[in-house]
Amino acid sequence: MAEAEIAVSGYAPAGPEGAAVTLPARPEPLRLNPSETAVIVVDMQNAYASEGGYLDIAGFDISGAKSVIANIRTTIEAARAAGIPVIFFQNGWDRNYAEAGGPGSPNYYKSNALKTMRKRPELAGSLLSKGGWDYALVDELAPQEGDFLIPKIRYSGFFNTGIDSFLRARGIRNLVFVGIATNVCVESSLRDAFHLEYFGVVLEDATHQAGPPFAQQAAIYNIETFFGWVSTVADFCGTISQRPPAEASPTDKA
Ligand SMILES: NC(=O)N/C=C\C(=O)O
Repeated sequence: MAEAEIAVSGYAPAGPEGAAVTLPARPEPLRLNPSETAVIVVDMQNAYASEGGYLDIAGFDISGAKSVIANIRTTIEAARAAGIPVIFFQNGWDRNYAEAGGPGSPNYYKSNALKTMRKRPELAGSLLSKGGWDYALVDELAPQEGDFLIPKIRYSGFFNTGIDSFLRARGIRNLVFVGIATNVCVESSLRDAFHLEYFGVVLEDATHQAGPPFAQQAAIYNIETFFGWVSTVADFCGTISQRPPAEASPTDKA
């Protein structure tokens, strides 16, 4: 599909037409207005990206996480410089795990963090509990002044959080997703965003799967084919940094 068809069959960017940029992406370039765009950093916590964190302890290979951290840093620095909001999702539960759900919740059976703690009682209370090291965002990606933090208690950041109202109030229509894990919380959030009419793009080199490499490939395939677009850190940063400076509007204060 040609790039122009996206703007026509998708939505017409609000604001001055000159402010829109074209992001190289698959399956086709995506035209978007940076003032209607946010970067969503999904669950870059020790649990998912650090040795000794939940995924590592549960036996998932997180050896690729270091480069993902570096690529996310590059992404959010470029976003901040371009005035694009950076929103961090943070996954986990209260210290008593009430938010995790008990035996009446499928989460009780499917969460590998909860399962790992049941199997290894010496870990009880340590995985993904609010206030603990495992729950904390990795040091390299500490939120800065002007960033936003949205705690969540299930895989999707759109489920039982205020994110939808938050984005709508700011006129944000395009979401650039980075983080871990591509096939779980990134994909879950992007899918829910799709159903709420957001345009979701994942930067594939700023994501990492939980599971074998085919899990990454399948998630990227699903996103590219059914739910959104796939781009890279270099293309995103290059595109938003080339944006012409916004012209002062007549209503701008001196
Ligand atoms: N952040 C995630 O993608 N989480 C994946 C698994 C889990 O939280 O158990």
